[in-house]
Amino acid sequence: MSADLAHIRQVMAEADCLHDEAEVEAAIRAVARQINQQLAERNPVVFCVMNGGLIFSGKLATLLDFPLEMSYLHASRYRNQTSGGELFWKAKPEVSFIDRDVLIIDDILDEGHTLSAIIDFCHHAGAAAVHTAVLVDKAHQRKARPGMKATYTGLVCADRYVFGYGMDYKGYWRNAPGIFAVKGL
Ligand SMILES: O=P(O)(O)OC[C@H]1O[C@H](OP(=O)(O)OP(=O)(O)O)[C@H](O)[C@@H]1O
Ligand code: HPA
Repeated sequence: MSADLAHIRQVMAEADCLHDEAEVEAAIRAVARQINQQLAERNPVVFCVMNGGLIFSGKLATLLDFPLEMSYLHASRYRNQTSGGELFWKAKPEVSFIDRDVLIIDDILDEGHTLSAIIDFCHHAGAAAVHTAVLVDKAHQRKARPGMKATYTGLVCADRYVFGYGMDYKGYWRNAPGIFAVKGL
């Protein structure tokens, strides 16, 4: 095993579980119930924000009980680091937004720069309304827009560097079955 992979395993071994699998799954079901109530008649086009949004999008999508068009976009600010930089578009959406309700699904609202830029992009691309769903909202006062919230939030987590359920630590552990905080971060 490479030294880096040993470190990655060590991070999991020492991590604090902030929200276990049962709690996260219940949060996803609660978000799905709200979306089913509020968006079923609006024919939203759904975008998964890669890579982090992958697991939440997949789990959420199967709980939505109306016909969905799904696609993805890929914007990254962290690029496998633990602090964010410039937003970098790796893949812009290809489906037309014009006069559509758009639902953006991502793993985490941290400082919110990523979601803000994506929301602005959707409005400029002609969306009729932009809805957002995040699995986790990190509790702190450093949001890009003060008081910023997603339309739908699964869980509020502590102001620590977290991984699991789509969120990575240095590119790893998106598959961790819970929301874990890195020891010391
Ligand atoms: O609220 P912010 O401070 O902008 O951070 C949140 C964003 O950061 C992560 O993406 P990242 O850039 O790490 O790319 P990834 O999804 O490929 O991990 C995460 O998936 C969100 O999209
Ligand atoms: O705490 C985090 N963990 C993983 N990815 C992230 N992207 C922004 N914040 C985080």
